[in-house]
Amino acid sequence: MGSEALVHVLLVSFPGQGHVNPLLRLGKRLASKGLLVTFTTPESIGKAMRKASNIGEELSPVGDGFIRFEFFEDGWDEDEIRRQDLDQYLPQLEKVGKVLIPEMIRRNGEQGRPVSCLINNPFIPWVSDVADSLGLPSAMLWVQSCACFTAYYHYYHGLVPFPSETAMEIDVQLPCMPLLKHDETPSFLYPTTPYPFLRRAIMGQYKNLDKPFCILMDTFQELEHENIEYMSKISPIKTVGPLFKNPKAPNAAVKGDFMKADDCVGWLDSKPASSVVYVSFGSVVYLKQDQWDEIAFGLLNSGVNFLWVMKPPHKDSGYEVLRLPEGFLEKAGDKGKVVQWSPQEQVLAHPSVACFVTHCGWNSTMEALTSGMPVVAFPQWGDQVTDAKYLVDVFKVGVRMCRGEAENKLITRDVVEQCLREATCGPKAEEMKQNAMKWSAAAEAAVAEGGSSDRNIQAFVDEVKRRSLEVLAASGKSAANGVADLTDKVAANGVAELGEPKVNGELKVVS
Ligand SMILES: O=c1ccn([C@@H]2O[C@H](COP(=O)(O)OP(=O)(O)O)[C@@H](O)[C@H]2O)c(=O)[nH]1
Ligand SMILES: O=C(O[C@@H]1O[C@H](CO)[C@@H](O)[C@H](O)[C@H]1O)c1ccc(O)c(O)c1
Repeated sequence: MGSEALVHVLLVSFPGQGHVNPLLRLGKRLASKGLLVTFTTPESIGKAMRKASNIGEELSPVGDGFIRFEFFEDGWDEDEIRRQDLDQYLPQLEKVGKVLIPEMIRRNGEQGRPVSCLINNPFIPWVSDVADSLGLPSAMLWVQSCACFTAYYHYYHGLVPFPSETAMEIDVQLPCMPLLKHDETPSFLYPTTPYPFLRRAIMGQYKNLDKPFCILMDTFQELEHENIEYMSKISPIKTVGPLFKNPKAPNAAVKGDFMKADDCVGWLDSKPASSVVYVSFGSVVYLKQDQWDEIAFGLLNSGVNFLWVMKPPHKDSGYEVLRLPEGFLEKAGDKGKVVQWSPQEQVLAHPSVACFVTHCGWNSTMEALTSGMPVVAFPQWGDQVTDAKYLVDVFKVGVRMCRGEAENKLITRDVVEQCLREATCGPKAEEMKQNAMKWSAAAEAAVAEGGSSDRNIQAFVDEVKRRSLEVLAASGKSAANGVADLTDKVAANGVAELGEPKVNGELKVVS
């Protein structure tokens, strides 16, 4: 790469695990294609990420580029409990972010790293306003399926009827999509949703949809072909998924976990091939104690090996701390392992794992499909209910265990046991595995050099570079003197001398 200047992109993330993961993965992809990427989210999460993951002050090389982190204060005390209430926290983030993100951009410019483009994920749509007000190009990473993007688009523009107070149980027909039953449409749109603030956040992004020059999506052409083609005529969509695969930098150490993963790979190694059921409901969903008990007994009664993620609730969340039934671990013996947080990517790729009982968050959905892993769908809310429909009826890699939180139905141990059997043995299990392997191969091809997602990401990088010249020209700088050439500045001893000195006067480069 020699003396070529690096273009600098700032990624601003909503502080949720299911949002940080795909945006950080995008950051690593962009870096691997030769950009300098700065990732930012509130310091409250930055603190957790630093503690759990391999990130710090350092500038990390990824492929042909680099990634670094800068966190911003959200203006609240460290132990402020209102962070757990998004109805209050989202407006607070907007208030402080609109001041602190421009300051961060100014500071980076002064330090020789002028920012050429901003990228955000939904729930913080005000980032597009910040970019606009500074005359900077912006893009948005949509972190759900194209099907959900289509649903929200048609809801926002009032193009088709959705469940409403007067007609709750209507089916919804969207272009290029299967007919959705009322409870298969994203549940934030139900008039009765307990999360109206998330509907407002997403609608805020649709209100701002003309601002980003590109809408990147963590899906791939072959997975949602017709839908993507249809929505591409309406919005500047580029599919770049599955983002968790990065063939140019497969071993990049940078990760964004909020909790240190428990060691369970050794335990998986000790189990026969395709013998373990992996159970995880992601980072936000908490089930009630009676449902937890039924799942526990379903696992025991089915006789399968299982790895179960039981994450502790945040101390201010108001959720009860779940307990395992009395004597559960003793009865399970070496057949079962319960952890607080798992290295999910590694777990899904492990040959001992037979299927994944999942809440169907979009990241888990993409990770399962890409790993060739059949699923048992246990959706709760939001996009999860739509993802479950697709996993079971469209992608044909799953059996359904429930229809969502709105159903308010206890799923009994017998149903749990029956679903586990269906997903792990017999002709249906075989068929789902074959379908999952087919999606896995298609996903690998999409991200491989020259594949649909790889071409899209390259086109995006080229466009960012082109626009960065315009931005620099407008600010009176040339690319040559306006952008730090990191490659030249990374000295032979692995220390980059960039901008303002940090604590010890160096920005270390880790590899
Ligand atoms: O024990 C766990 C549970 C989840 N995850 C990761 O956390 C993310 C969860 O995102 P998803 O969209 O599936 O669900 P959310 O947590 O946002 O509801 C995914 O990338 C998972 O791989 C993980 O690493 N370990
Ligand atoms: O929506 C929240 O998190 C998850 O985001 C994923 C990507 O959009 C999605 O696929 C998954 O289903 C969601 O669970 C979220 C909601 C509330 C909250 O407090 C969060 O921190 C995240």
